[in-house]
Amino acid sequence: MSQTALPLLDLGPFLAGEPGALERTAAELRRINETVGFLYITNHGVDWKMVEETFALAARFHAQPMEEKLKVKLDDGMQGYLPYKSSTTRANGLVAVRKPNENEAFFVKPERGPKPVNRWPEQVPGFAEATLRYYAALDDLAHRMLPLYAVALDLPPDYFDKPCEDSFSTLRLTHYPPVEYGSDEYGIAPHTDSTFITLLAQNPVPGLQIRTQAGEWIDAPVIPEAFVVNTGDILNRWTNGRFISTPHRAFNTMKTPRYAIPFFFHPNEETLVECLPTCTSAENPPRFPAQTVGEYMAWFRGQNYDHFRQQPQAAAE
Ligand SMILES: O=C(O)CCC(=O)C(=O)O
Ligand SMILES: [Fe+2]
Repeated sequence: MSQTALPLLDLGPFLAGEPGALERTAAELRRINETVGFLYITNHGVDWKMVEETFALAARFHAQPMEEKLKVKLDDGMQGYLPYKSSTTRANGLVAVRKPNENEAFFVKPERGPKPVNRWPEQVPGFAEATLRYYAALDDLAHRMLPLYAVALDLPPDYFDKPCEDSFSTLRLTHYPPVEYGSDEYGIAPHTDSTFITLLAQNPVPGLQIRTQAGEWIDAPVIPEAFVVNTGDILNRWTNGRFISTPHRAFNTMKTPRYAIPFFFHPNEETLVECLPTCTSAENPPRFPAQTVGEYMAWFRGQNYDHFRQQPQAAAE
């Protein structure tokens, strides 16, 4: 598979409501998800200035003194600062990963209720407003794409709307410093995402690699102003494995810092992920037990994030 084999999907006609575009784009999306599980979307309607602003804020946040970052350390939840090397990609089903990821991150969740959810840095002006604005834009885009996924799976266009209502997705601002990687060390180790889909704005600093169905690791080319969209494990399970959740990993092999700002889109935590009616038959029984999104996420976090683990890391390995 060559580097250019990663498919591009133009969302323009569909988002503009052109007749026939939903069916045409969905058919293409189905083909891609059944064979690759990763694609680039263009003409997605997200203002790229907002993307650049979010990359800049990721850099500003991580450039702060450690003392400032630790003031907003995530403790019992998934919002705030995840210090360097405090996640290990155990829940990957791919390779035995024993070393922590060479990155640090900041997690943003939506603010919907009267009680604040996020932990905001005080020394980065405009951080909360801008990251929540970016969150809202990507949440909107993900919701607008749901009819494509439904039609791709021969379901009514609004099939995923209710299950994804009030979804509690995550924006992650990751910093991969330039380091020398030893054996079995990664910026982020091989994994599949836990999501329905992930929207990953293209970073001018390369470093993302994707494992093809043939088992070969390829560089994801940087396509300006495009998002990489990948199917995550929740959609993979929902479709009985029909939509591929593609393994990927990242490194920073440049001399400059690298940032990534993935938006992890999840259905509502209460949603029961149970094999879709169009993805099973007498010869193809459901392969995964029915589980709510919340149950699945709890398992995933317990595997990967040290602060969720009951046992000391060494004892668990
Ligand atoms: O850094 C990247 O390009 C990808 C990050 C990623 O795969 C993740 O955070 O799940
Ligand atoms: Fe990922």
